[in-house]
Amino acid sequence: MVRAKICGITRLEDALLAEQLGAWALGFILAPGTPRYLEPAQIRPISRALGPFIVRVGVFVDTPPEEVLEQMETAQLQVAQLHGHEPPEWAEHIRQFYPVIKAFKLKGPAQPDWLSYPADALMVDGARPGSGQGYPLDWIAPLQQHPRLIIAGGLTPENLPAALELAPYAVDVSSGVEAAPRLKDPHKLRAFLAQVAAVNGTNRNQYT
Ligand SMILES: O=C(O)c1ccccc1N[C@@H]1O[C@H](COP(=O)(O)O)[C@@H](O)[C@H]1O
Repeated sequence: MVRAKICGITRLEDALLAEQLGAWALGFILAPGTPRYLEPAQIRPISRALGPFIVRVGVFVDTPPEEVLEQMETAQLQVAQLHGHEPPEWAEHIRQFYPVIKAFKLKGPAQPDWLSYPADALMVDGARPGSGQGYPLDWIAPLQQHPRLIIAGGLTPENLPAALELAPYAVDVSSGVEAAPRLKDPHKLRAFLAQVAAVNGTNRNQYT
């Protein structure tokens, strides 16, 4: 089973469409100064409009743990994704309240010691998160044994099959399913999520 997370959601209509098309999780960017940033109070109504069986993820970059917890509560999110250089102690603190995904940016092959980071899932991303920049998939090999490895970074409906062949816990996409910065493209979303459903032999899409 490979799950799909659609990240960088900024609009209610995109969130609802991704849910209808079978996404397992949606990501909201809480890193100020980045293109898809939303304030916690802007995320809250989107989160509340979603059904009970889709996971709401907050993406943070070097935000101190107490602020993460406060923003998660305001935005009504369920999983914290740490996308900066957060020390393990920060993740341990946040994990007392929420599951944590720790993202690592690949500028070369993944480092085996990342396996010991205290997180509920690990994510590998490109060097510039949210930019569509990818990396050679064999750079992931040192982490392949992790039971919950999420592949992100430069994924598109076109190159997704190569990532799915690695049978990760999940795949994660942001710019690769956009029509323009901050706006998801329904056709790309459909094409991406249909491939994940096909590899699982399931169909979570409510409308097909
Ligand atoms: O998407 C962003 O703007 C972003 C900002 C800050 C930290 C992480 C961000 N996005 C993460 O990067 C992956 C990959 O993005 P892409 O598909 O290559 O555009 C995205 O899924 C988020 O988890």
